[in-house]
Amino acid sequence: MPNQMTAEPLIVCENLVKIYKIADLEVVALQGLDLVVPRKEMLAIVGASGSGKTTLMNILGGLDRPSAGKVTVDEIDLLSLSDEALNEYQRTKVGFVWQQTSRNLIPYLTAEENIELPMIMSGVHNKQQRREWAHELLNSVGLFHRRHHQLIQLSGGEQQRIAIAVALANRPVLLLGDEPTGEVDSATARTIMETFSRLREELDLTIVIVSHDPRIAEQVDRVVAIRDGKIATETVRQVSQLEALMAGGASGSQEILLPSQVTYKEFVMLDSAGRLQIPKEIREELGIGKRVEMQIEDGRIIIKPVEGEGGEPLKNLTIEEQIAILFSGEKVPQRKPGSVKKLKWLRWR
Ligand SMILES: Nc1ncnc2c1ncn2[C@@H]1O[C@H](COP(=O)(O)OP(=O)(O)OP(=O)(O)O)[C@@H](O)[C@H]1O
Repeated sequence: MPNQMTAEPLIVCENLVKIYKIADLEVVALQGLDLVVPRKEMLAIVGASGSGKTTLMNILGGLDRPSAGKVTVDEIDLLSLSDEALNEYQRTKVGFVWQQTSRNLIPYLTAEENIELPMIMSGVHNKQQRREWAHELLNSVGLFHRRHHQLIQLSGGEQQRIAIAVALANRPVLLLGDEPTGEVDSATARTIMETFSRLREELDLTIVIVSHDPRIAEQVDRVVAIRDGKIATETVRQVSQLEALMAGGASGSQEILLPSQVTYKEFVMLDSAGRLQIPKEIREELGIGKRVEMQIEDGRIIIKPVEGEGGEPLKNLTIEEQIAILFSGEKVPQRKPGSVKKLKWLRWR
């Protein structure tokens, strides 16, 4: 698991803005998004419908261009690329796995032919070279024995594993998955995520996955939640180094970790200007309007509603319960049952 603060970044987004214009209407899909993804990280992006996840993925994949800001992938500045160079970037640097298998695979070709197709389109003319790499990828996704099968002869999970191999045909550095486990059951979803994880190690890949599935946090290094076109919170998976080494030998293999060796830490994100988003449900619960009072007390930042400015806070909360401690390294004070849950990223929907 790469260290987010010190590892070399593959993706850097700074103050990324995307505005869609339809006639006189403007939709701001990304509103100054900041994100750094270290090489070899497996990252999940979550967020409510319309929060900007697909927009971000399309920009990272070179399928769309931002309106403003900065985005570099593998030190390539995507904003400065010509259309032709952006096409080349799409073909060689990025692999996509979509939720609908029909978007990933051509039904009348075999698994092996599907994997060879992107290589043909990228000008790999040597058939033996293509076939060898296709077979290597089929082995990596555990489906070599299915190489002569067509789409309809494969299960949904198998189709997605072939789709992963197709996405890797041109040896990209970045693999993007838009709900790749969205149409399969939870056991199959786990197999697909294990395939991603193994390939990340084998091929030094960086993997970014959009998901609606809360269980994904167990299988990635970090989950970032997008709210209104910005990163609002992130949850980092932390593995006890000592225990991991004891369990997994020198490699500290993640596959044999016990749940007690893994913890999750949630952070609220500040943007590059130091701005902090207070989620709508917390603003409503505490009766926060346009302004707040901010105090520093015992190493904590306390944010208080200004009386009379945000409407009535929810009834039956004591004054202590109306204080939201949003980042302090300290425990959130006792709240009424159900209220604490609202601070958790699991309520992103
Ligand atoms: N091509 C487009 N033209 C106009 N508006 C768009 C376009 N694509 C997205 N939007 C708008 O931009 C915002 C973000 O959309 P986006 O598809 O990125 O959200 P999302 O988080 O991926 O949602 P979902 O989970 O439903 O796929 C939404 O308000 C959406 O309506």
